[in-house]
Amino acid sequence: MYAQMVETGVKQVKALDDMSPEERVFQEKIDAEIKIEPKNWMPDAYRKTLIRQVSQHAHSEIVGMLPEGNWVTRAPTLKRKLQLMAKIQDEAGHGLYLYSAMETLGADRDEEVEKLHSGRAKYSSIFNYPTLNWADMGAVGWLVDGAAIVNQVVLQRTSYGPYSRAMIRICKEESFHQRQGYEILLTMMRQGNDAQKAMVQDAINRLWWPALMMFGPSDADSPNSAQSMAWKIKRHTNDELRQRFIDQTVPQLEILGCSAPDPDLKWNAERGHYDFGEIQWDEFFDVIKGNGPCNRERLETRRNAISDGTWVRRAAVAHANKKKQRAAA
Ligand SMILES: CC(C)(COP(=O)(O)OP(=O)(O)OC[C@H]1O[C@@H](n2cnc3c(N)ncnc32)[C@H](O)[C@@H]1OP(=O)(O)O)[C@@H](O)C(=O)NCCC(=O)NCCSC(=O)Cc1ccccc1
Repeated sequence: MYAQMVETGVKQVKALDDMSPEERVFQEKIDAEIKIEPKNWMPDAYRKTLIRQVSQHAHSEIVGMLPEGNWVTRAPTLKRKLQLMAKIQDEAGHGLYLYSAMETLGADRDEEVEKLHSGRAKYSSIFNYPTLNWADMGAVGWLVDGAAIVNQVVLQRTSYGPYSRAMIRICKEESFHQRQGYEILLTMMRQGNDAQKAMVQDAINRLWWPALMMFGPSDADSPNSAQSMAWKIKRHTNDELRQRFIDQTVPQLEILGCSAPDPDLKWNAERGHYDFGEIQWDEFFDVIKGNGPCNRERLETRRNAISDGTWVRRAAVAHANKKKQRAAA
């Protein structure tokens, strides 16, 4: 039983013997794989951890629309444009779905969005990198959605019911995103000219390491992992999922005929996994502190979207009120 193991990660996890009777019943439910539902008793810290994770996840989906939104007007064909718009709309849906899951924990959506806009809330580091060429749309789908899926497939079994159910639907859509991204890159590599092939390699060179950073700091530096694993909010550690992603992505990289910007990437038959080079953690922590290449631009775009849309929301409310008055007359 995980809770009895008392992980010695960065934060200490409470042993079963030190828990209040309520906490003990709660932990036993978790250990028996019974989902926690909104009206069930839960420790404050469990609620807080989930609000933190689910809100960050929702913000990531919403901010994650921006690097791709940059390419809607420049997609090379009508088919590509429709696919890209469908993908971006899916991400908006995921964000709204996740904000709803977060509200079931008692969090206020406006307050959490305000934390994002004022730079107090985190969202995935990956979306602070620019998307510079059309191949980036393929690489985002393949690598970024690919990494998101590896993380989210296991979250389908997370202990909080509304979050786990949201993940089931979201994962189905992310699989489509991943495949359409890979297909963009395959088309460019198999039918493209030398310049287009070079664009694919350039996109991979820029997005490879940031995609690996999506899984979060290494386990030794992940303050939340031990407790989140004990509560089964997280089902695998950051490093386990990063390794899983690399192992499944390298064969796809080889099919593309491209390489990763990592001279240390090689199959280790003894471990049964790929070895890989050192991640630049300074860069990761700098990006999550707000100093990535696009952090300021992303937040400004979100703030402007809210202020520019004020008149639409007011008009919608006025229209709804008018309809209500007519119906009552
Ligand atoms: C694994 C982790 C991300 C982090 O583990 P935890 O146990 O929570 O934390 P840990 O102790 O390991 O870290 C210490 C601190 O570092 C923060 N931090 C860590 N990593 C990152 C990071 N990469 N970026 C920024 N911050 C990060 C972390 O919050 C914590 O900060 P705090 O203590 O709050 O100040 C977890 O929250 C999770 O699974 N979330 C759900 C999945 C999710 O959110 N997916 C989003 C992508 S969805 C997507 O891409 C779909 C899409 C595709 C294409 C286009 C558009 C959309």
